[in-house]
Amino acid sequence: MTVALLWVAIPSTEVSNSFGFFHSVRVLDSSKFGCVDRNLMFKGKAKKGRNQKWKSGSVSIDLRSTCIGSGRKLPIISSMVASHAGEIAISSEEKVYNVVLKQAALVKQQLKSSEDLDVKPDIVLPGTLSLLSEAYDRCGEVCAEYAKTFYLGTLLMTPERRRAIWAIYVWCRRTDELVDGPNASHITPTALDRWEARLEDMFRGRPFDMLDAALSDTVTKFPVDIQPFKDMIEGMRMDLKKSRYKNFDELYLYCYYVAGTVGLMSVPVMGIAPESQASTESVYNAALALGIANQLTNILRDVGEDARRGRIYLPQDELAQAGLSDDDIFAGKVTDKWRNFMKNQIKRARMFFNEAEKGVTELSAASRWPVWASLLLYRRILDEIEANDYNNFTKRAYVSKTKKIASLPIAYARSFVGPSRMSSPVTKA
Ligand SMILES: CC(C)=CCC/C(C)=C/CC/C(C)=C/CC/C(C)=C/[C@@H]1[C@@H](COP(=O)(O)OP(=O)(O)O)[C@]1(C)CC/C=C(\C)CC/C=C(\C)CCC=C(C)C
Ligand SMILES: [Mn+2]
Repeated sequence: MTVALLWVAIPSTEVSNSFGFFHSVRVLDSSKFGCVDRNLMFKGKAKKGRNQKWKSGSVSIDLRSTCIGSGRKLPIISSMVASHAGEIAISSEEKVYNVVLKQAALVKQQLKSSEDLDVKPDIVLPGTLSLLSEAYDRCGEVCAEYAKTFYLGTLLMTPERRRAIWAIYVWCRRTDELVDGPNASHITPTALDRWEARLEDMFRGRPFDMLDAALSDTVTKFPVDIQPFKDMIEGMRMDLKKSRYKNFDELYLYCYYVAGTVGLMSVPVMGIAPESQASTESVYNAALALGIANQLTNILRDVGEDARRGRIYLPQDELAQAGLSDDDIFAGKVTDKWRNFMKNQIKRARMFFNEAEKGVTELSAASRWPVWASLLLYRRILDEIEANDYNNFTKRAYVSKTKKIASLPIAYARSFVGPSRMSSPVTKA
């Protein structure tokens, strides 16, 4: 597909932001996630279920999460919920894993079809090559300016992959800024619908501005699917209307939308090592886990900052079980109750990082270092929260430059560990 590199800046109406890199946009016109087999332990009876609607009745479900997405047992992190109609809604984990399966199937199919076809070189319109490289350079500048850690990671990548991640980063950042930036109060669901329509244009090779053009080009070069991008916009819709999370099931879905999607967007660019025996699903599941882990870490880092904006992402039922309430968070006092609560939250975030680790080794050799670096650096934020004695109310945990640099050789060493040779229960079909 040839990307027509035409873009215009027109008087701004809806969407602008602190970065100043939103061109004045009168954004064009208007848009929208089942799981692995799971042993549901009924009283005295085990039953395999897949997206099943459970009849009402005196059944108590003791969910043994055996999500086999990555071929290993995941901790029990979500629950089945019985709707008032007696039917059991499927858990967020189940919904999200269905997306993972679709993404994996899609990328397998696209990689297969690209093997079959001799890919014709793009017909490049005269003068557009320099415009396109200018567009990517601008994405790189934005990434360098607003996300030094991710930018550092991308410098360890091959040039084509680096540019693709920059383009994806910029779109993600612009999307996040719609609801998290200084102009967030002006954003409306309609504006998000228009942002989604603009995304669809990008995927059709009709970018709106130069930064869109970089992503348009990227999706012609890598088998990146539009769904994770649409799902991230759904996460922003959620942020617009939701400021509390009842339980981890709700929070898990939000983390998928805003961060798990980044993992799914990135895998086609990072590439899976040709010698990998792991299933594509398991690699995607690890990428999802890294996104979830990063977002949980981000939430734990930003408790005070988010509370001051009236947002509490921590699950309400878990706060209550720990003897805590919203008022304790607004009071910002580090008590033993808070320390115990935070220890459990950090433990869960680390479980997701551990899950992600199992997939990094399956990535292409050129991508393993940057992803290890990003994983180790973000996970270190959890160490810093502990070092701050769990005071994430007034202290923003961060990783010092020294520690960031110290992580790079560790990430480099780990990147030498490639795909496991042994056959695993979820090896490639
Ligand atoms: C080298 C590398 C890992 C690059 C990924 C870069 C990239 C595309 C990042 C996008 C980040 C972004 C701006 C997303 C928008 C929504 C958002 C803000 C998500 C939160 C990110 C943190 O942003 P920040 O620290 O700036 O937070 P504040 O806005 O300041 O609060 C998130 C926490 C999500 C980040 C999620 C990832 C980076 C997931 C990366 C996963 C992979 C690359 C998959 C790797 C593959 C396997 C198999 C593990
Ligand atoms: Mn944040």
